[in-house]
Amino acid sequence: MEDPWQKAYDFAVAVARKAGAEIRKAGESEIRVMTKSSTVDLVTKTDERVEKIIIGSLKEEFGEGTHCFIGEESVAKGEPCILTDKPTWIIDPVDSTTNFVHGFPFVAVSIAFAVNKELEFGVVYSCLEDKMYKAQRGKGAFCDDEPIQVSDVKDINQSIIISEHGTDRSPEKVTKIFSTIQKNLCIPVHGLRGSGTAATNMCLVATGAVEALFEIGIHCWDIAAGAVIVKEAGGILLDVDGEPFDLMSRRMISANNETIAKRIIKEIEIFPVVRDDAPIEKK
Ligand SMILES: O=P(O)(O)O[C@H]1[C@H](O)[C@@H](O)[C@H](O)[C@@H](O)[C@@H]1O
Ligand SMILES: [Mg+2]
Repeated sequence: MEDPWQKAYDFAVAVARKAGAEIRKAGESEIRVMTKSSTVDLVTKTDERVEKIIIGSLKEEFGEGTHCFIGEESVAKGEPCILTDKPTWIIDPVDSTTNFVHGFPFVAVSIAFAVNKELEFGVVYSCLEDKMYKAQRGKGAFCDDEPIQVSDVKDINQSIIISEHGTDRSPEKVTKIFSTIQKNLCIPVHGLRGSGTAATNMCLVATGAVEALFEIGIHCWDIAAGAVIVKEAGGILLDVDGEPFDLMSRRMISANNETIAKRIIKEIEIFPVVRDDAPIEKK
């Protein structure tokens, strides 16, 4: 049977490529940096422009009424961040903006699509490396059309893991983040890494370059596309307390298998974050 979302998927891949070309071009000129939730939560005109290009193209192709959109920069401007049963696009136009601003060579366009709250496909275009990661539910995961697979390491002592630091620099949270990192490092694991972009980090789990990634404080647009790619590459997603993964909770561990995930979870010091779908007055 033909996949009802095949056309949407193919379109998403093309739009991600076009958005990535815009980001590469914008990186050649001077970048004016603005801030959002904190002085280290950066945004640029390119984030806003690229999101407009992506959402504009999708609306033109699929109609405004039937499809919904959750985009990082639209939400920052007050648009709702609620996942309903309607076909919904979840978009991070520039992940990570910090890398983009500094010329650190990992920047991704992340586009996911959910129907009935289930993720149907995800596309992550690592535009400076020119690598296209993509996956449709039930059809495997690919990088530049080559199938990808998570690593088969089961021994945590043989693993590399990723944890990022996020953009909330309140001392209590930073203390917990570093305590978690210290405890994981001392398990010991072979190493800790991080590309600075959650979307690309998830693809690194999917290719088997690292065994796991965890973060508290990420947003649904950082991880929705990567979630499909990790799952389709044979990996798993969980909440940082071992409960089922919840896209809107801002807490996520993705790993090559449950043994690795559960071992890391033992060391994670959880701190509170406000859900992506919380009412605006709680944010
Ligand atoms: O740069 P953005 O798109 O805001 O995403 C980053 C996020 O804000 C940080 O919390 C994470 O640590 C990064 O990995 C994200 O990708
Ligand atoms: Mg992001």
